[in-house]
Amino acid sequence: MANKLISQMGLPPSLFHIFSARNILTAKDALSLPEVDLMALLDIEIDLVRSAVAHISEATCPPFQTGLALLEEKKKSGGHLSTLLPGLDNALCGGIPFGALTELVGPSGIGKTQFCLKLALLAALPECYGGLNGRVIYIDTESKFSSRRMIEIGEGSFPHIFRLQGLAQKMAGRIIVTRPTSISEFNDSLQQMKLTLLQNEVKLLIVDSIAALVSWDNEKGTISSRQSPLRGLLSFLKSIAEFSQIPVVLTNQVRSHSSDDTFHYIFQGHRKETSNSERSESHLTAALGIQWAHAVTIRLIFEAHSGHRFIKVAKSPISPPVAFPFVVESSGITLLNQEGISVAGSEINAIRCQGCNVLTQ
Ligand SMILES: Nc1ncnc2c1ncn2[C@@H]1O[C@H](COP(=O)(O)OP(=O)(O)OP(=O)(O)O)[C@@H](O)[C@H]1O
Repeated sequence: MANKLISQMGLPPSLFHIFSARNILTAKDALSLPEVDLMALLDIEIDLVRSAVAHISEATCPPFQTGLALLEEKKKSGGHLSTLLPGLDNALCGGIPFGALTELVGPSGIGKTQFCLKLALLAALPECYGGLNGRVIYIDTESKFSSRRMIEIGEGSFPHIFRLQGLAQKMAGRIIVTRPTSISEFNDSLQQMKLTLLQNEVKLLIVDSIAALVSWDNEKGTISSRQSPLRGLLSFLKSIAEFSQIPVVLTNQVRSHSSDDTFHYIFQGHRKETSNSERSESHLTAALGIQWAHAVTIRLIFEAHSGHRFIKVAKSPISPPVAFPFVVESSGITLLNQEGISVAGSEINAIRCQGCNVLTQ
């Protein structure tokens, strides 16, 4: 930019000739001199110097956009997949954002898969019913996807629509379920995904769950950031979200860090013999660690305490942290209040599992 030629900036010819006669040829030559020096060197009025400097500065500036233009652009290219949970949609300014990674993290059995099944259904629903009328790629690493449960959620949420002949089958037919059994198989299917996304009008990608792919056996609860295959995976998933402008939703599990300093992964199935009170005291953290947490755009924590389950907006570029109590019913997840409860300080990232049976399964 600094070396941009003044001859290409559209200055009035008379003025340009004065600059070139004094060997001031580039933006850098003109802008690195004080106005008074320029006035003396060019032998012109200060007002003329100022307008020439303003002109050269403007022509040299990197292109910029106003906040308003960015907002308009976002409206055109972006968008949200409504969760049909009004409080949560409000907090997220419309729902799960297109073009970004949204992580659902929480203990086993809390309701992450139930949430994903509803999202899959919503993305597949015709637009006239508030859906995205698209296909869904559902990467089901734990074989937990259930068409029957998804249709049950559909019948409970949209009884009038699901009564229509064949609609339930049509919706289920739009969900492409893959079940990789290793991270390399998962990587292979991702490599083919960009093409599949384009060919199949995919409107949502779900990975349930990302943590289950990783073998923890020899890693004592931490993934080495250098060795982690998740690193490449993460940037690839991000690029898929951005390239296709679709929401990408990932579930992540939790591990407990108890007082004896050993880690335990909920999904591994090995249970330490601890009492209920010890369990509720243990500290839960997201299974995939801090690097992963930083990379996602939205993080929703599913947790249980005070006799309720909560969906907590723990990370969002546009929403303050807020938690919504919820229940899981035959129609899927329902919020118990739409206003939400503000959370602050260390509560924002805490993952609590008190008084629920999810850890004791
Ligand atoms: N038909 C149903 N009616 C009411 N509640 C249900 C129904 N099916 C499942 N649930 C609820 O959903 C919970 C299971 O949630 P889900 O399978 O989403 O857990 P998860 O968070 O995905 O767990 P994991 O990490 O182990 O995959 C059960 O505890 C139960 O409360």
